[in-house]
Amino acid sequence: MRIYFCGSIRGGRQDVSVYQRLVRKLQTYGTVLTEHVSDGQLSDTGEDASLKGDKFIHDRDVDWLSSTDVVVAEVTQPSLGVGYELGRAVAMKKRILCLFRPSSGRTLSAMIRGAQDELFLVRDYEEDEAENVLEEFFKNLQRT
Ligand SMILES: O=c1[nH]c(=O)n([C@H]2C[C@H](O)[C@@H](COP(=O)(O)O)O2)cc1CO
Repeated sequence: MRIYFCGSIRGGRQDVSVYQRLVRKLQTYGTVLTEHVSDGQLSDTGEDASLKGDKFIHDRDVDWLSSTDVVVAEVTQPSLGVGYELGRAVAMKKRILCLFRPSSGRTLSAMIRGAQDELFLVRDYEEDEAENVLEEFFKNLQRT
């Protein structure tokens, strides 16, 4: 199974420890194409754009998105890049899980919460439920 994980990079790295927890669990289900999103060394300047270039990053990520089986996004920390990835993934008819922590005190964008349908699921959770929420999602995926 190919899994595309979305999390904020230039939008702010406050939640990187949550991303690490989610990616560790996701790796028990398959290959996480975007493992670097959970890298504790990666700052909010992002991958080294002077080496790779933003166009390289964009085109590589869109290719990964088209080849993925499922998209899992942690959407608590708002990120333009994550919003863009989700929009592209919807257009590609990918199966999507968005994870939001209400305890952050934020209100999730209507363009994410309101996008829910049979392929696009938004799940509110607490950090200590991270593994259980993924277990539930992948168990239901096997049934479909
Ligand atoms: O260096 C990067 N590498 C990369 O893969 N991304 C992708 C993956 C993340 O899910 C998303 C983060 O977007 P943003 O940087 O706007 O928060 O974009 C984004 C950046 C920097 O914008």
